[in-house]
Amino acid sequence: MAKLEVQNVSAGYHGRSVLRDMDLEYGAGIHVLLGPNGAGKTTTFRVLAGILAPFKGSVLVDGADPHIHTEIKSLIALATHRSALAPRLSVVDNLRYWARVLGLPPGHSEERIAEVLHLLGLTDLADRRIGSLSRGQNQRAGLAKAFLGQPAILLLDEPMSGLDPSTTDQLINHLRKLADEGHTVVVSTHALADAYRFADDVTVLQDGRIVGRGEPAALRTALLGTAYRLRIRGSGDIPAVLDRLGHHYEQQQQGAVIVEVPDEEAAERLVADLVSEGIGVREVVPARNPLEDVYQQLQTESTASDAT
Ligand SMILES: Nc1ncnc2c1ncn2[C@@H]1O[C@H](COP(=O)(O)OP(=O)(O)OP(=O)(O)O)[C@@H](O)[C@H]1O
Repeated sequence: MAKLEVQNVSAGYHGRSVLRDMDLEYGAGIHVLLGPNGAGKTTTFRVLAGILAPFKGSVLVDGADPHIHTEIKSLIALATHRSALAPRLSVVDNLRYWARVLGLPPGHSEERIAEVLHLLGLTDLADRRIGSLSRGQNQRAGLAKAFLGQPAILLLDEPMSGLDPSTTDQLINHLRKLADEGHTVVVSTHALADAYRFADDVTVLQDGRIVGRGEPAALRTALLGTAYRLRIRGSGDIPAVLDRLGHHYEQQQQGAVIVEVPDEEAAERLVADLVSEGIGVREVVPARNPLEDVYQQLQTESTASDAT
């Protein structure tokens, strides 16, 4: 098993940050990175794969930085919609080329190539040039390349887009098998249904920040949660009082804190408690759950893609 760690990473393009203060830790399993268009999923993968160097923070694979120890990159395979396969070569010749690059033993590589072709339903298309394939077929060829060297860490950027239902089922079964064998599989998607269907855990990304992480069931509760989120500002040491009262809170800029309470009655009780502890409460306003915003965006995107 390979462990992938992201510590306090900010990264982006031309000096502009797309990802901000990202912390992640992935081990064996299927991890879903969920986020609407432009949230930063592909950028995250480029950083994880060692293609894009972060502005700050570090990415560690089994404790080593792939930007420094470049040999570690061989533990990682990245598949995106741009498959990086040669358009004039056939599917099988592309895979032969990559088998050599990856150093697969010559005696074993033809057998392995046949396996991945079969897995992705590409056996009958093996001699077709990449440039002549449909988008979905191209996507499958890119996945075949990613699976070829049996990497410890697989980063799959929207792998289901363009796949038909039976290939999708086959792919999910294969990912589950790999995860059970100890591989670290990270799958990005903007489809909530994917997250519920096969994720061991889900990380929700919006505007380059992680806004939620958990098991799919816990995420569903958080997305549809009924808790009241209050933003409170006032004079006095509010965090110290909240600690004393046993409330969890998030500290925000300008001295504001966010507290979650189960219902309106609890909200009123909290304000009364703060006042009786000597806090001069100046502002109590409902705070949106950031996950609710993401949820609405994802719903809108999936409705739009269903209509096309
Ligand atoms: N090469 C690049 N140069 C400059 N900006 C970029 C580049 N690639 C991505 N971006 C910007 O970074 C932000 C995040 O993009 P990214 O592709 O990582 O998002 P995403 O979550 O993968 O989106 P999608 O679901 O649409 O593929 C976007 O605002 C995008 O415009």
